[in-house]
Amino acid sequence: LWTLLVQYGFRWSTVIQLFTDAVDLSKFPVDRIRNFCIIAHIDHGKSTLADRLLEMTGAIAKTEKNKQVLDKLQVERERGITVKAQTASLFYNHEGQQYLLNLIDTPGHVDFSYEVSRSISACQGVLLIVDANQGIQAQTVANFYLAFEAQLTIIPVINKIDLKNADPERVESQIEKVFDIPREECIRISAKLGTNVDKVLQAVVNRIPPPQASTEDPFKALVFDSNFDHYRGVVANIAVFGGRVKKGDKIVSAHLGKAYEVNELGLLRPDEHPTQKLFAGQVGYIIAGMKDVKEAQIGDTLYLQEQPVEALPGFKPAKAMVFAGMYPMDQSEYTGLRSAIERLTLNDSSVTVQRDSSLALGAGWRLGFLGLLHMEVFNQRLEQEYNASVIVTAPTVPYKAVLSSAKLIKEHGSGEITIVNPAQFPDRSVVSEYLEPMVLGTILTPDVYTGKIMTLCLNRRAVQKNMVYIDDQRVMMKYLFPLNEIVVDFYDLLKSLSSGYASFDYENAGYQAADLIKMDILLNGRPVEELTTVVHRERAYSTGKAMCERLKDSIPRQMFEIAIQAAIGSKVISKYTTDYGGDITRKMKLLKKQAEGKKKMRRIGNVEVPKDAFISVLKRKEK
Ligand SMILES: Nc1nc2c(ncn2[C@@H]2O[C@H](COP(=O)(O)OP(=O)(O)OP(=O)(O)O)[C@@H](O)[C@H]2O)c(=O)[nH]1
Repeated sequence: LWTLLVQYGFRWSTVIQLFTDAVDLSKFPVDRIRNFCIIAHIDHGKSTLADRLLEMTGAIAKTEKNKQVLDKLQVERERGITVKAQTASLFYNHEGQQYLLNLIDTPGHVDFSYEVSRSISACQGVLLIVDANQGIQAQTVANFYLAFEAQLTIIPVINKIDLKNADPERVESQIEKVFDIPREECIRISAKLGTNVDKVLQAVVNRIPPPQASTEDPFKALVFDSNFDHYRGVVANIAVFGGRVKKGDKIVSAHLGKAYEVNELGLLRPDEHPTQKLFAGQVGYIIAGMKDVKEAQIGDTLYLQEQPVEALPGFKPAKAMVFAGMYPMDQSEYTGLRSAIERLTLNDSSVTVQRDSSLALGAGWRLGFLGLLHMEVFNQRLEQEYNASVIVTAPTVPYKAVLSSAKLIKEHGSGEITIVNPAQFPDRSVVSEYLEPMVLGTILTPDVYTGKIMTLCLNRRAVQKNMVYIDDQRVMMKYLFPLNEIVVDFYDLLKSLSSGYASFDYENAGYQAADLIKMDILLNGRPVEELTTVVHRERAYSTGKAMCERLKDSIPRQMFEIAIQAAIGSKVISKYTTDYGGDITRKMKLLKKQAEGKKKMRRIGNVEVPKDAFISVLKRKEK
């Protein structure tokens, strides 16, 4: 019968639409609404649990195809990670009563913790998932504190109990010790097999309080996410904190004070299901002719034009922590790349974009990202979704300089400047102090690796702040790191020296004075702007040497000797010389090859450098 139904066009979405329409949402009491999100360390099973919850409440059919329904982006499915939080409203029957459960899926990676905090602000409770085998990890701790500080109800869920090495007892002890949550409150599940997932739904209804919202109040909604759609403009995800809103209403965004007419609104199940109205306590989407995600800023408040209200406390805007230059492979692709970057940033307001240009790479941009993964994901999306080929320069962190020159202070209108491009690093003679961004890192590891990890941290100029055992074999350490020291390769090294067992997360910890210097790389005496880096004085020699060595390996032999130097000001700290190409046949071959590859070459002085050399030299994480 089922096969027949499917064959004759039976569609879950039709049934759901009929159901959504049948439920009179205006009469849906707020005390039967629950808003919650799922938070966890990466790979502990959020998306799998979300899929099960959607299936059990009939929002999606049980098929293989529906795996990770909430992970919509191609890069998410490929990498198996969640980047952008997605939302779904579920109808759940509990003890004869209909409940509306709004589930907000969140990403697990450290770069995207900003998305976690915005999801949290729309919820009253969280499911804190912990892998029954791996136990508490660094992001479990970070996510717990986000929820705890927001005073949400926390339901600990121990997942993957079907695994052979699952040890839920031990994980419960960790949860008691680290989070002070009684072990009896933990729910042991297998999201994969569906074991005890019904208990999770019951706990959502029984333990999480309904939102404090009344339909009698004036309309007031929090924008907690927004997307750009080419045809319809901005689609904002909102949590309604009071009153109601309907199609045709005139609404105002508190941040910009601009008015808009509501064109469409509805629930997310997880696809959009238009409804007539949205009411206090509900979570859904709204389209109101906004043309740019900046018009629907995350954390903004929406209200009715005729009933202004006080704005909800907003979010701290996401701060870019990693900057890199992006350039087209060829200047003729500049316009295409510009529009691809524009379109992609329409959907990701956390990326900052500034125009930039460089002698060697031409016109391009300097982009700011939340972290390295964020940057990699952005780059991958540019290539996959927009077919753009780009050159990305070395990532750098935002340094600061306290200026001592009155002339410069006047020029900048401030005594302190932020530098996101090493080429613009001001000279020591006009600066009284340089500052570098710091982060507080949390590392969780089996205790056998603590020695090696402590050495790694010391080599990264980190200062230990704390170290505790969370059970008889696992240690939690806190370190204060310069961001620059962890941005590129720290995580990979930590993983490899702990055979993959250690986990790491960090939060911003302000700025600290540091002895920084600008290092130039010279080719036959001419500085190569893209290779200019800011380094700690202690590190200058080793970094300069490594960069020169890599550059030497990347430049093809040319008909003359090339001097490759690393220099601080006028002082050369490292020097290499390439051989020149030998006999005449070699010369001919080389010229031919160079003619073919001409387009991919950059001329610096009289030296031809392959474009990709810039990138390989800058990639510090190799080897
Ligand atoms: N054995 C077993 N595997 C599971 C279970 N739940 C999830 N997994 C597997 O664990 C892996 C990670 O699951 P996801 O649901 O993608 O994890 P996630 O937390 O959403 O990951 P991010 O979104 O990247 O943070 C997948 O290979 C799942 O199949 C479970 O209950 N048992």
